[in-house]
Amino acid sequence: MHTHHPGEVTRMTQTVAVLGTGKIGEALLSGMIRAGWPASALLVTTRRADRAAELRTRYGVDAVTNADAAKRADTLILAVKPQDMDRLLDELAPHTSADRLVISAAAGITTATIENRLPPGTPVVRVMPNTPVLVDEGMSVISGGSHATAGHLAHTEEIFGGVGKTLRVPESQQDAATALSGSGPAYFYFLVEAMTDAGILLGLPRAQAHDLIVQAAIGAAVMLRDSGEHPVKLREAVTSPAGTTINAIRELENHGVRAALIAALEAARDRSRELASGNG
Ligand SMILES: NC(=O)C1=CN([C@@H]2O[C@H](COP(=O)(O)OP(=O)(O)OC[C@H]3O[C@@H](n4cnc5c(N)ncnc54)[C@H](OP(=O)(O)O)[C@@H]3O)[C@@H](O)[C@H]2O)C=CC1
Ligand SMILES: O=C(O)[C@@H]1CCC=N1
Repeated sequence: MHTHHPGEVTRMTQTVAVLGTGKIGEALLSGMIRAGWPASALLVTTRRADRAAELRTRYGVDAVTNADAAKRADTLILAVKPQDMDRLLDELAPHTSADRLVISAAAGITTATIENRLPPGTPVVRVMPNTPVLVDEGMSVISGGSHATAGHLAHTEEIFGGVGKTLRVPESQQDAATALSGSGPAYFYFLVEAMTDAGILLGLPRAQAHDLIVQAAIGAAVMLRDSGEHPVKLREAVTSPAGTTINAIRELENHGVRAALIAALEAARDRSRELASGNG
Protein backbone atom coordinates (compact mmCIF):
# COMPACT_ATOMS: atom_id res chain seq x y z
CA MET A 1 0.00 0.00 0.00
CA HIS A 2 1.26 3.47 -0.72
CA THR A 3 0.18 7.04 -1.14
CA HIS A 4 0.97 9.28 -4.10
CA HIS A 5 0.35 12.87 -4.91
CA PRO A 6 -0.53 13.82 -8.46
CA GLY A 7 2.57 14.86 -10.39
CA GLU A 8 2.63 18.30 -11.94
CA VAL A 9 3.15 16.97 -15.45
CA THR A 10 0.11 14.71 -15.39
CA ARG A 11 -2.02 17.39 -13.81
CA MET A 12 -1.11 19.95 -16.43
CA THR A 13 -1.70 17.75 -19.44
CA GLN A 14 -4.49 15.35 -18.58
CA THR A 15 -8.23 15.86 -18.48
CA VAL A 16 -10.13 13.53 -16.18
CA ALA A 17 -13.90 13.06 -16.42
CA VAL A 18 -16.12 11.55 -13.74
CA LEU A 19 -19.11 9.91 -15.43
CA GLY A 20 -22.06 9.52 -13.08
CA THR A 21 -21.21 11.96 -10.33
CA GLY A 22 -23.19 10.63 -7.37
CA LYS A 23 -21.88 9.81 -3.90
CA ILE A 24 -18.62 8.11 -4.81
CA GLY A 25 -18.05 10.24 -7.94
CA GLU A 26 -18.44 13.47 -5.97
CA ALA A 27 -16.27 12.16 -3.13
CA LEU A 28 -13.54 11.46 -5.65
CA LEU A 29 -14.00 14.77 -7.44
CA SER A 30 -13.74 16.75 -4.21
CA GLY A 31 -10.65 14.76 -3.24
CA MET A 32 -8.94 15.45 -6.56
CA ILE A 33 -9.57 19.15 -6.12
CA ARG A 34 -8.15 19.02 -2.57
CA ALA A 35 -5.15 17.13 -3.90
CA GLY A 36 -4.44 19.99 -6.29
CA TRP A 37 -6.04 19.05 -9.62
CA PRO A 38 -7.19 22.25 -11.29
CA ALA A 39 -10.98 22.38 -11.82
CA SER A 40 -10.24 23.20 -15.48
CA ALA A 41 -8.76 19.69 -15.94
CA LEU A 42 -11.88 17.99 -14.56
CA LEU A 43 -15.21 17.22 -16.21
CA VAL A 44 -18.33 15.67 -14.71
CA THR A 45 -21.44 14.09 -16.14
CA THR A 46 -24.79 13.61 -14.43
CA ARG A 47 -28.20 12.33 -15.37
CA ARG A 48 -30.10 15.33 -14.04
CA ALA A 49 -29.58 18.99 -14.98
CA ASP A 50 -30.06 20.24 -11.42
CA ARG A 51 -27.30 17.94 -10.22
CA ALA A 52 -25.00 19.27 -12.97
CA ALA A 53 -25.71 22.85 -11.85
CA GLU A 54 -24.98 21.92 -8.24
CA LEU A 55 -21.58 20.42 -9.13
CA ARG A 56 -20.67 23.39 -11.34
CA THR A 57 -21.39 25.79 -8.47
CA ARG A 58 -19.75 23.70 -5.79
CA TYR A 59 -16.49 22.82 -7.61
CA GLY A 60 -16.22 25.13 -10.64
CA VAL A 61 -16.00 22.12 -12.95
CA ASP A 62 -17.55 21.79 -16.37
CA ALA A 63 -20.58 19.48 -16.55
CA VAL A 64 -20.93 17.91 -20.00
CA THR A 65 -22.68 15.03 -21.75
CA ASN A 66 -21.22 11.53 -21.63
CA ALA A 67 -20.43 11.79 -25.35
CA ASP A 68 -18.53 15.06 -24.84
CA ALA A 69 -16.64 13.65 -21.87
CA ALA A 70 -15.63 10.66 -23.98
CA LYS A 71 -14.32 13.00 -26.69
CA ARG A 72 -12.55 15.50 -24.44
CA ALA A 73 -11.11 13.56 -21.50
CA ASP A 74 -7.96 11.44 -21.48
CA THR A 75 -9.20 9.47 -18.48
CA LEU A 76 -12.83 8.45 -17.95
CA ILE A 77 -13.84 7.38 -14.45
CA LEU A 78 -17.10 5.41 -14.59
CA ALA A 79 -18.98 5.90 -11.31
CA VAL A 80 -22.56 4.88 -12.15
CA LYS A 81 -24.32 2.00 -10.42
CA PRO A 82 -23.53 -1.42 -11.87
CA GLN A 83 -27.16 -1.58 -13.09
CA ASP A 84 -26.61 1.63 -15.13
CA MET A 85 -23.29 0.56 -16.64
CA ASP A 86 -24.78 -1.08 -19.72
CA ARG A 87 -26.49 2.11 -20.81
CA LEU A 88 -23.45 4.27 -20.05
CA LEU A 89 -21.18 2.04 -22.14
CA ASP A 90 -23.67 2.30 -25.01
CA GLU A 91 -23.44 6.09 -24.80
CA LEU A 92 -19.64 6.12 -24.65
CA ALA A 93 -18.71 3.47 -27.19
CA PRO A 94 -19.25 5.55 -30.37
CA HIS A 95 -17.17 8.46 -29.00
CA THR A 96 -14.16 6.90 -27.26
CA SER A 97 -10.97 5.61 -28.74
CA ALA A 98 -8.35 3.18 -27.49
CA ASP A 99 -6.09 6.03 -26.38
CA ARG A 100 -8.48 6.81 -23.51
CA LEU A 101 -7.91 5.24 -20.10
CA VAL A 102 -11.20 3.94 -18.68
CA ILE A 103 -11.35 3.47 -14.91
CA SER A 104 -14.44 1.78 -13.49
CA ALA A 105 -15.41 2.14 -9.82
CA ALA A 106 -18.51 -0.04 -10.16
CA ALA A 107 -18.88 -3.03 -7.86
CA GLY A 108 -18.83 -6.37 -9.62
CA ILE A 109 -18.37 -5.21 -13.22
CA THR A 110 -15.30 -6.88 -14.72
CA THR A 111 -12.68 -5.22 -16.92
CA ALA A 112 -13.48 -7.85 -19.59
CA THR A 113 -17.14 -6.75 -19.70
CA ILE A 114 -16.08 -3.14 -20.25
CA GLU A 115 -13.35 -4.00 -22.76
CA ASN A 116 -15.85 -5.96 -24.85
CA ARG A 117 -18.06 -2.90 -25.18
CA LEU A 118 -15.40 -0.32 -26.09
CA PRO A 119 -13.00 0.07 -29.05
CA PRO A 120 -10.54 -2.85 -29.27
CA GLY A 121 -7.43 -2.30 -27.16
CA THR A 122 -9.03 0.20 -24.75
CA PRO A 123 -7.12 0.13 -21.46
CA VAL A 124 -9.47 -0.52 -18.53
CA VAL A 125 -8.64 -0.40 -14.83
CA ARG A 126 -11.08 -1.58 -12.16
CA VAL A 127 -10.95 0.26 -8.85
CA MET A 128 -12.91 -0.28 -5.66
CA PRO A 129 -12.66 2.89 -3.56
CA ASN A 130 -14.58 3.67 -0.37
CA THR A 131 -16.30 6.78 0.98
CA PRO A 132 -13.47 7.84 3.36
CA VAL A 133 -11.86 9.30 0.21
CA LEU A 134 -13.92 12.29 1.41
CA VAL A 135 -11.46 12.76 4.27
CA ASP A 136 -8.34 11.57 2.41
CA GLU A 137 -8.47 8.24 4.28
CA GLY A 138 -9.86 6.19 1.42
CA MET A 139 -8.78 2.70 0.44
CA SER A 140 -8.78 2.06 -3.29
CA VAL A 141 -8.16 -1.46 -4.54
CA ILE A 142 -6.89 -1.54 -8.12
CA SER A 143 -6.71 -4.20 -10.88
CA GLY A 144 -5.68 -3.75 -14.49
CA GLY A 145 -7.56 -5.23 -17.43
CA SER A 146 -5.87 -6.93 -20.35
CA HIS A 147 -4.72 -3.71 -22.09
CA ALA A 148 -3.77 -1.74 -18.97
CA THR A 149 -0.04 -1.00 -18.83
CA ALA A 150 2.16 -0.18 -15.85
CA GLY A 151 1.71 3.47 -16.82
CA HIS A 152 -2.09 3.19 -16.69
CA LEU A 153 -1.92 1.58 -13.24
CA ALA A 154 0.48 4.27 -12.05
CA HIS A 155 -1.83 6.99 -13.35
CA THR A 156 -4.77 5.37 -11.55
CA GLU A 157 -2.72 5.26 -8.34
CA GLU A 158 -1.87 8.92 -8.82
CA ILE A 159 -5.58 9.82 -8.93
CA PHE A 160 -6.77 7.59 -6.08
CA GLY A 161 -3.55 7.92 -4.02
CA GLY A 162 -4.35 11.61 -3.55
CA VAL A 163 -7.33 10.66 -1.38
CA GLY A 164 -6.00 7.73 0.61
CA LYS A 165 -4.18 4.45 0.23
CA THR A 166 -4.08 2.22 -2.82
CA LEU A 167 -3.49 -1.50 -3.18
CA ARG A 168 -3.11 -3.58 -6.34
CA VAL A 169 -4.77 -7.01 -6.36
CA PRO A 170 -5.44 -9.59 -9.06
CA GLU A 171 -8.92 -8.97 -10.47
CA SER A 172 -10.04 -12.36 -9.12
CA GLN A 173 -9.82 -10.81 -5.63
CA GLN A 174 -11.87 -7.70 -6.41
CA ASP A 175 -15.19 -9.12 -5.21
CA ALA A 176 -13.58 -9.99 -1.88
CA ALA A 177 -11.95 -6.56 -1.66
CA THR A 178 -15.32 -4.97 -2.35
CA ALA A 179 -16.84 -6.89 0.59
CA LEU A 180 -14.02 -5.90 2.96
CA SER A 181 -13.02 -2.42 1.91
CA GLY A 182 -15.64 -0.95 -0.43
CA SER A 183 -18.46 -1.82 1.97
CA GLY A 184 -16.21 -1.86 5.06
CA PRO A 185 -16.99 1.63 6.40
CA ALA A 186 -20.71 0.72 6.55
CA TYR A 187 -20.02 -2.09 9.03
CA PHE A 188 -18.23 0.29 11.38
CA TYR A 189 -21.04 2.86 11.13
CA PHE A 190 -23.50 0.08 11.92
CA LEU A 191 -21.50 -0.94 15.00
CA VAL A 192 -21.31 2.67 16.21
CA GLU A 193 -25.07 3.03 15.78
CA ALA A 194 -25.73 -0.18 17.73
CA MET A 195 -23.31 0.72 20.52
CA THR A 196 -24.79 4.21 20.80
CA ASP A 197 -28.16 2.53 21.36
CA ALA A 198 -26.50 0.42 24.05
CA GLY A 199 -25.29 3.63 25.69
CA ILE A 200 -28.88 4.90 25.74
CA LEU A 201 -29.97 1.67 27.41
CA LEU A 202 -27.27 2.22 30.03
CA GLY A 203 -28.67 5.69 30.69
CA LEU A 204 -26.27 8.00 28.84
CA PRO A 205 -27.57 10.94 26.81
CA ARG A 206 -27.47 10.10 23.09
CA ALA A 207 -24.95 12.78 22.17
CA GLN A 208 -22.52 11.66 24.87
CA ALA A 209 -22.96 7.99 24.00
CA HIS A 210 -22.19 8.87 20.37
CA ASP A 211 -19.08 10.89 21.25
CA LEU A 212 -17.74 8.19 23.58
CA ILE A 213 -18.08 5.40 21.09
CA VAL A 214 -16.79 7.45 18.14
CA GLN A 215 -13.67 8.40 20.10
CA ALA A 216 -13.21 4.75 21.14
CA ALA A 217 -13.42 3.85 17.43
CA ILE A 218 -10.88 6.51 16.44
CA GLY A 219 -8.49 5.53 19.24
CA ALA A 220 -8.79 1.85 18.35
CA ALA A 221 -8.31 2.58 14.63
CA VAL A 222 -5.16 4.60 15.19
CA MET A 223 -3.72 1.91 17.48
CA LEU A 224 -4.54 -0.76 14.90
CA ARG A 225 -2.79 1.26 12.21
CA ASP A 226 0.19 2.56 14.16
CA SER A 227 1.09 0.03 16.88
CA GLY A 228 1.96 -2.85 14.59
CA GLU A 229 0.31 -5.15 17.17
CA HIS A 230 -2.05 -7.98 16.31
CA PRO A 231 -5.69 -7.09 17.14
CA VAL A 232 -5.82 -10.00 19.63
CA LYS A 233 -2.95 -8.42 21.58
CA LEU A 234 -4.68 -5.04 21.59
CA ARG A 235 -7.92 -6.62 22.82
CA GLU A 236 -6.10 -8.60 25.53
CA ALA A 237 -4.62 -5.35 26.84
CA VAL A 238 -8.17 -4.06 27.40
CA THR A 239 -9.48 -7.28 28.91
CA SER A 240 -8.67 -7.36 32.64
CA PRO A 241 -9.04 -10.63 34.60
CA ALA A 242 -12.54 -10.91 36.08
CA GLY A 243 -13.16 -7.44 34.68
CA THR A 244 -15.83 -5.77 32.58
CA THR A 245 -14.56 -6.38 29.04
CA ILE A 246 -14.52 -10.18 29.28
CA ASN A 247 -18.20 -10.13 30.26
CA ALA A 248 -18.98 -8.18 27.08
CA ILE A 249 -16.81 -10.47 24.95
CA ARG A 250 -18.63 -13.54 26.28
CA GLU A 251 -21.94 -12.02 25.13
CA LEU A 252 -20.49 -11.21 21.67
CA GLU A 253 -19.37 -14.83 21.33
CA ASN A 254 -22.71 -16.15 22.70
CA HIS A 255 -24.54 -14.14 20.06
CA GLY A 256 -22.31 -15.37 17.26
CA VAL A 257 -21.00 -11.95 16.24
CA ARG A 258 -17.81 -13.42 14.78
CA ALA A 259 -19.78 -15.90 12.66
CA ALA A 260 -22.25 -13.15 11.70
CA LEU A 261 -19.41 -10.99 10.35
CA ILE A 262 -17.96 -13.86 8.34
CA ALA A 263 -21.41 -14.59 6.86
CA ALA A 264 -22.03 -10.89 6.21
CA LEU A 265 -18.84 -10.38 4.22
CA GLU A 266 -19.45 -13.59 2.32
CA ALA A 267 -22.91 -12.27 1.35
CA ALA A 268 -21.38 -8.97 0.18
CA ARG A 269 -18.79 -10.86 -1.89
CA ASP A 270 -21.56 -12.99 -3.44
CA ARG A 271 -23.58 -9.90 -4.34
CA SER A 272 -20.55 -8.36 -6.02
CA ARG A 273 -20.25 -11.53 -8.13
CA GLU A 274 -23.95 -11.29 -9.04
CA LEU A 275 -23.56 -7.67 -10.14
CA ALA A 276 -20.99 -8.82 -12.69
CA SER A 277 -23.89 -9.84 -14.88
CA GLY A 278 -25.64 -6.49 -14.38
CA ASN A 279 -28.35 -8.04 -12.19
CA GLY A 280 -30.57 -5.38 -10.64
N1 LIG B 1 -21.01 4.39 -2.30
C1 LIG B 1 -19.91 3.72 -2.07
O1 LIG B 1 -19.42 3.62 -0.93
C2 LIG B 1 -19.16 3.06 -3.17
C3 LIG B 1 -19.70 2.92 -4.43
N2 LIG B 1 -18.99 2.29 -5.41
C4 LIG B 1 -19.55 2.14 -6.75
O2 LIG B 1 -19.74 3.43 -7.28
C5 LIG B 1 -20.85 3.42 -8.15
C6 LIG B 1 -21.80 4.55 -7.77
O3 LIG B 1 -22.26 4.33 -6.45
P1 LIG B 1 -22.86 5.53 -5.61
O4 LIG B 1 -22.01 6.73 -5.80
O5 LIG B 1 -23.08 4.98 -4.25
O6 LIG B 1 -24.27 5.71 -6.35
P2 LIG B 1 -25.04 7.06 -6.75
O7 LIG B 1 -26.40 6.65 -7.17
O8 LIG B 1 -24.89 8.06 -5.65
O9 LIG B 1 -24.22 7.62 -7.99
C7 LIG B 1 -24.42 7.22 -9.31
C8 LIG B 1 -24.73 8.46 -10.11
O10 LIG B 1 -24.70 8.16 -11.49
C9 LIG B 1 -25.72 8.91 -12.12
N3 LIG B 1 -25.99 8.29 -13.44
C10 LIG B 1 -26.61 7.11 -13.71
N4 LIG B 1 -26.62 6.87 -15.03
C11 LIG B 1 -25.96 7.91 -15.61
C12 LIG B 1 -25.63 8.23 -16.94
N5 LIG B 1 -25.95 7.43 -17.96
N6 LIG B 1 -24.94 9.36 -17.17
C13 LIG B 1 -24.59 10.19 -16.17
N7 LIG B 1 -24.87 9.94 -14.88
C14 LIG B 1 -25.56 8.81 -14.60
C15 LIG B 1 -26.85 8.85 -11.15
O11 LIG B 1 -27.78 9.87 -11.43
P3 LIG B 1 -29.22 9.89 -10.67
O12 LIG B 1 -28.91 10.51 -9.33
O13 LIG B 1 -30.04 10.77 -11.52
O14 LIG B 1 -29.68 8.48 -10.57
C16 LIG B 1 -26.10 9.03 -9.82
O15 LIG B 1 -25.96 10.39 -9.49
C17 LIG B 1 -21.49 2.05 -8.06
O16 LIG B 1 -21.13 1.32 -9.19
C18 LIG B 1 -20.89 1.45 -6.81
O17 LIG B 1 -20.73 0.06 -6.93
C19 LIG B 1 -17.73 1.88 -5.22
C20 LIG B 1 -17.14 2.00 -3.99
C21 LIG B 1 -17.81 2.55 -2.86
O1 LIG C 1 -23.00 -1.15 -1.70
C1 LIG C 1 -22.46 -1.12 -2.81
O2 LIG C 1 -22.86 -1.85 -3.73
C2 LIG C 1 -21.31 -0.18 -3.06
C3 LIG C 1 -20.08 -0.93 -3.47
C4 LIG C 1 -19.17 -0.89 -2.29
C5 LIG C 1 -19.78 0.08 -1.40
N1 LIG C 1 -20.92 0.48 -1.85
